[in-house]
Formats: sequence, structure tokens, C-alpha cells
Amino acid sequence: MPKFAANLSMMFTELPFLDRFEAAAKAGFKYVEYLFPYDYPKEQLKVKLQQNGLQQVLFNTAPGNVQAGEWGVSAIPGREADSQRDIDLALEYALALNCPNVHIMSGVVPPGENYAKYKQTFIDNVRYAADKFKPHGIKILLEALSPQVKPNYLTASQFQTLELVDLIDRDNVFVQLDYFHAQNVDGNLSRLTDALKGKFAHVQIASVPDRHEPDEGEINYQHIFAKLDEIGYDGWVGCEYNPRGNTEDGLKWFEQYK
Ligand SMILES: O=C(O)[C@@H](O)C(=O)CO
Ligand SMILES: [Mg+2]
Repeated sequence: MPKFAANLSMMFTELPFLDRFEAAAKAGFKYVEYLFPYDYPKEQLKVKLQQNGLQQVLFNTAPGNVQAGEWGVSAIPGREADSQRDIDLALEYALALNCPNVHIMSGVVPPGENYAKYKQTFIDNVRYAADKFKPHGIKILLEALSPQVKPNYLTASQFQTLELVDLIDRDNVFVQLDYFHAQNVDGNLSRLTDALKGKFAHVQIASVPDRHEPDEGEINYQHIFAKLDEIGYDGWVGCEYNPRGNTEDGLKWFEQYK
């Protein structure tokens, strides 16, 4: 049975961020993930996790200057120092929060830029991170984002991300398989899951096309969850969706998994 993590960046947004931990625990979650911890001291987040009996399973490196269109800097040529600073900070948080996975955000490749140069920059920066995280047993995750959500992100297809994982060639670097993006770009989700077997170490879910609860839309998540069990996937499944309305009202799908 999948181990579900509440995504506190998207769920329970009726509440201030720090109150979402308690709401997730009360709703029956044992695990949480969210995009960025950096607005809060790590000690404060650690207390929130402990008070609510939760384990943090994922967060991302910092996004850079979001107002200027950045969504990660680790693929941007000339920004290696910023990338390494973000990676070092992520490691500090991961250690303090006892978090087993960190997603390294690549960034956007503006049209007309040299794609190969961005790709190589990302490979180099992720290798830096992999070697730093390895002694601590922390996995690095790389994610493809569909153009509907983030146009011109370094990777849109799961297969582009898989190619990067292979090129980076470190045993603690994996794909973060977000089925919402995968359905938008690649489709054929059962075969895709087989093709990525052993190469992904975290999963995220949402309905397609509306990115709501996994009980509507064109993906049959009952089938996907059975597929993940069938291949022996033992990582977490992050609920990275925008609730249709009140978060708790939308959690009927989760009843059977508590
Ligand atoms: O799918 C997403 O958008 C997220 O998982 C993320 O980490 C950054 O955009
Ligand atoms: Mg995702």
C-alpha cells in the first residue's frame, strides 16, 4: 500500500503554513512534503514535525528569483556559486529535519539559449550535490515539469529526466515521478512506470487536467497504486494537488489508505 505524504504547499492552504502540520496529522497523514522550508528556522519546523508525529519526506532547493521568472538556478550557466549555496543550505535543512529526499530544481531555459550548456551545468551541479549528500544517505531527486505549469523548464518529459539521471551517474540521484506532469507530457503511464522502475525514488499525484484530488479526471489512480505495489515501489507518494474546495472535504479518497 502506498505511503502518502500530504503536500503542505498545496493542501490545507485554508490555514497559515505552520498550522498545516497539525491539520495533516489530524487528517491521518504520517508524512509531509512541501516546496520550501527556508522562510522558517529549521528548529521551528523540526518542533512542528515532532509535535505532530510527522516525518518530512521531501523539500526542494530554493527557487531563486521567482518574480524574475526563475524556478531553480542549478542549470543556469554562471550561477554555479548560487546553486552550490542553495545545495549546501538544503543539506543543512535535510539533516536537521531528518529528511531523506531533496529535489534539486534545475530552472528555466529561455528560448534561444544554448540548451546543451544548461544541461551540462545542471549535470555538474547535481554531481556536486550527490557527492555532498551521499555520506548522509540522502537521495537527490530531479523532476520534469510540464509546459502547462512551467514553460521551458529544463526537462518536460520523464525520459529527459531519466537521461539526466543516467548521465549524472551517481547512485543517490533519482527521478521524481509526478504523474500529473507525466500524463500531460508522456502518457502511457503503466508502461512509463515499468520503464522507470528502479530509477524513481519519489512519486507525486494529482488529477489531470485540473490538478485536483486523485479521484477525478483521466488518470485511474487505483490502477497506478496497484502498479506501484506490483513493481515493489517502497517510496512515498506525495499528494501534490490543489483541493477542489476545503482540503478535508476532499479527502474521502484517502479514507481507505489511513
Ligand atoms: O510538480 C511541481 O510543481 C513540484 O513538484 C515542484 O517541486 C516544483 O515545481
Ligand atoms: Mg511535482
